[in-house]
Amino acid sequence: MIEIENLCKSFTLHNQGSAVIPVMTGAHLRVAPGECVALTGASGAGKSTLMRMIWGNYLAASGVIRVGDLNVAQASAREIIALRRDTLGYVSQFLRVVPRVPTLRVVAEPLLALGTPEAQAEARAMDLLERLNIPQRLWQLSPTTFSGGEQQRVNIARGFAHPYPALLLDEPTASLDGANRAVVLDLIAAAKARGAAIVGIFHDEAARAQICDREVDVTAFTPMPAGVAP
Ligand SMILES: Nc1ncnc2c1ncn2[C@@H]1O[C@H](COP(=O)(O)OP(=O)(O)OP(=O)(O)O)[C@@H](O)[C@H]1O
Repeated sequence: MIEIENLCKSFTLHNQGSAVIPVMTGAHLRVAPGECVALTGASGAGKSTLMRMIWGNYLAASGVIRVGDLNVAQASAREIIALRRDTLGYVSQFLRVVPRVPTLRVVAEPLLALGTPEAQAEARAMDLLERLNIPQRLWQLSPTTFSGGEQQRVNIARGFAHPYPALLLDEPTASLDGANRAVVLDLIAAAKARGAAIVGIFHDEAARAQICDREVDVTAFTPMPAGVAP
């Protein structure tokens, strides 16, 4: 479902004399339907960069990033928007929403964008908010004023509203209490069971061990400085 072949990435620092910093070379990754793969490696190794390239935010220098039928590395903006609507979900660490949109709507939006009838989309949103212990009195308020943990749970509810065939998870259990952490792990297990291909960053080692089928250390894709043997 997600296939990465010979992917390379460098950053050009335009404000620093256009210095070119190579950050990834020859990256390979295959994630089958129903599989959850954890990206590991020390801070700065390139985990977030790889996730952002799969999501289509960072351009690849070369290589292939196939998500379903689309090569994200060569895709147009229109194709990436369609991919994000239909196929690829992303639970980022922080919630970014338009102010004044009620929480229930924020969670239902991915389903509404796909043409799901409003009552059905709201029912799914309510179910997720309830499972993630967001009190009902907050559902008609914008989540912009919610606590960090509440915002993270709204973000997770939104990310799991539509059964995307592929999912990117950035620290989905960070800063959650034990009960909510267990709910999130159940949601991930259910997504795997219905065949979602998942790539995630999990600093929570116990969560990683429980939910991930394998780990891929992105350090293997970090370019070696000149003169350093691999
Ligand atoms: N927008 C950017 N511009 C320039 N360099 C960047 C940019 N984003 C990332 N980098 C560089 O790419 C390398 C990989 O960073 P990345 O954030 O992917 O690492 P990470 O493994 O996710 O680290 P952490 O665990 O600390 O989040 C780092 O050297 C970083 O400085």
